[in-house]
Amino acid sequence: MLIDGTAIAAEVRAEVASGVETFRQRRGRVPVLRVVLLGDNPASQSYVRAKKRAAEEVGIDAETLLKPADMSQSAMLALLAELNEAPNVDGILVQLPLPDHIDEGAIIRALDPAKDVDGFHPENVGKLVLGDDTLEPCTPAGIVEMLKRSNVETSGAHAVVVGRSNIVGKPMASLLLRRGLDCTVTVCHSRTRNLAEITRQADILVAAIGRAEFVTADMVREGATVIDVGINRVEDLTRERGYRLVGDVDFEAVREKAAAITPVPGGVGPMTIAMLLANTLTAAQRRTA
Ligand SMILES: Nc1nc(=O)c2c([nH]1)NC[C@@H]1CN(c3ccc(C(=O)N[C@@H](CCC(=O)O)C(=O)O)cc3)C=[N+]21
Repeated sequence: MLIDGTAIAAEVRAEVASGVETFRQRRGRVPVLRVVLLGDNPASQSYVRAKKRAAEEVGIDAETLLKPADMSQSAMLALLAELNEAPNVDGILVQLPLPDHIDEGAIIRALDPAKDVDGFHPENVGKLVLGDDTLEPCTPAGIVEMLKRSNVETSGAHAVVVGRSNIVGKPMASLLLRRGLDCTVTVCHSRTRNLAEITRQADILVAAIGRAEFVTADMVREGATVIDVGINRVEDLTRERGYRLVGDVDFEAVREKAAAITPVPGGVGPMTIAMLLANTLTAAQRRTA
């Protein structure tokens, strides 16, 4: 079975659109998202454009604040303070990665946790680990939606997460462990010994390594559910844009063994964007409650 992220994301976006409409009727305004992007990295610019377009389609007021790559950290903190104070701004997203002269942790800590639609602020991370209601990081939250809406059995399942980043691996592990999902969770990373031996035990395998086609068929158990978080650009001069996207999973070989698998593109990526919209609506509802 192919887990169609594009289709599930469209369902989520339709639900958000109806929530936005109800919000507008009750509050007399629409939810507001501000995206801060430093510099002109082409991949970042294309992600940010996709986010803005998706937000507008569900009725969210979205603006991108494009700033020069050499903006100082103090100027950035001042901008965030302004957005934190603005009564009608519900969600703030600072596009990562940031240039080297900026301390990412300091920027994330400066966000109002109530407006942190990425769910990266330490207060929101703490709540996530405790199992409290919070704004959940978009990529892992999107994966949970895909599993639920595809009726993948999670209770007691062995979930193996490969990758320990703060934006995917760690929050993914916390979510899968939570009451309601109830997975047995193993987190692997670049120093893990006998990686293939562990991934072969996975009922649910989440690949968030950041290396093209890293997960091969011999690493996957027959009948596993495979979630591919990777977005890797591989040179392909037969394509108009000069590259194609591949995941962290060798899709063609692994699909023969997996019971269910997410493609790239059209898998986790569109869900990440859909959950950003859902988080923006949630932030707006909670802030105005
Ligand atoms: N503060 C912050 N929050 C983020 O959520 C965040 C970020 N920074 N920095 C960069 C990463 C990357 N990311 C993606 C979202 C959607 C697709 C997506 O929809 N991809 C399409 C393909 C798009 C294409 O064709 O290039 C797909 O997989 O089908 C990809 C990547 C969000 N990120």
